[in-house]
Amino acid sequence: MKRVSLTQYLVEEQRQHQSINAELRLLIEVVARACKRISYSVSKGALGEVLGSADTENIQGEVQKKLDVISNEILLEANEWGGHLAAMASEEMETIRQIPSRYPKGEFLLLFDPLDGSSNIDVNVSIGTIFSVLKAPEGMQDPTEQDFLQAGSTQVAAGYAVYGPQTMLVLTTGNGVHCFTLDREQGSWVLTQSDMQIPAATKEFAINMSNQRHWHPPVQRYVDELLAGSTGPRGKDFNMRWVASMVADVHRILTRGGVFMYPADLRDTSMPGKLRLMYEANPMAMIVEQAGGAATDGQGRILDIQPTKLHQRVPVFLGSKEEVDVVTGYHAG
Ligand SMILES: O=P(O)(O)OC[C@H]1O[C@](O)(COP(=O)(O)O)[C@@H](O)[C@@H]1O
Ligand SMILES: [Mg+2]
Ligand SMILES: [Mg+2]
Repeated sequence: MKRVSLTQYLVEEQRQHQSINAELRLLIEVVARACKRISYSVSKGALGEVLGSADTENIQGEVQKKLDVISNEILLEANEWGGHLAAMASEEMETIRQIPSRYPKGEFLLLFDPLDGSSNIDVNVSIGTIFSVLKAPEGMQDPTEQDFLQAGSTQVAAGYAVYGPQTMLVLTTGNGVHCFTLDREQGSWVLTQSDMQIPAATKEFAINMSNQRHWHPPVQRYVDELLAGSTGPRGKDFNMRWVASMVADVHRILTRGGVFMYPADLRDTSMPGKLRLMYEANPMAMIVEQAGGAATDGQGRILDIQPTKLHQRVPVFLGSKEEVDVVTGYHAG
């Protein structure tokens, strides 16, 4: 089998398909290298003293794990001197990070969830990193938070790394979704699946059922019908999976289909859902759409949402198109 590395793939994208320029290609390589370093830290576990709490709180009011902090630092440090970025934003930081004046600036904005699935770190279950790339406004010297508030449809690239039994990098630059597996002996990312496609129909759903009593009526109705299986209105049995790491749940859906939901609920209306638009929902929505699936907030396309805050939360329904259409349709009444 001819092995295609991430570098070769990106060079081809630049030369043949012109879906990226040289600067974006190099930026993606830097992010991929940082993910490799995070993967090595993750795999050391207790041996690297990376497990457990960092005893600090992030801007979301969540207690940070050591690996949340380590992964954030790795991504910041790897990207600040590369010359491809105008600024960065992270789920773990209150506001944006400017590129220090001693380094050259580039034309892109990078946003990331450095470590997704934090509750799974200490129990050795798959976790990941999610990233999104936007264009900085032309001629921008020091971008502001406002410059990051662009709809997801303007993303020029999005991806995630999943640190599971294998470490994989899933990437889109707007020309399909491609999966690379980390070859630890060679230290390189190798293309292992091109053009991932999510089947339109599925019999598998993912939701945190423990929140059921708090859901709004459209989600209650939809999940009740799935649970009723072949004896209910859907006329078929559904299986359920919930890893509690969005990267792992989305990766399963990209591999074999399914619908993933993290709805808003009745508890705190100022916090619609748990997932963050800029670091989780937008990059995953771009990937899912590029793979032929759908992603909505129950009302409309996630990628069409005009963000109002950097750390904005959003309800998420994504995956196999037929199911996302059904649950979104129930919200319309
Ligand atoms: O605790 P719950 O309700 O199962 O939530 C799980 C969800 O929360 C998240 O872990 C949030 O991400 P972080 O770990 O980056 O905060 C998602 O990956 C996952 O889908
Ligand atoms: Mg996350
Ligand atoms: Mg996180």
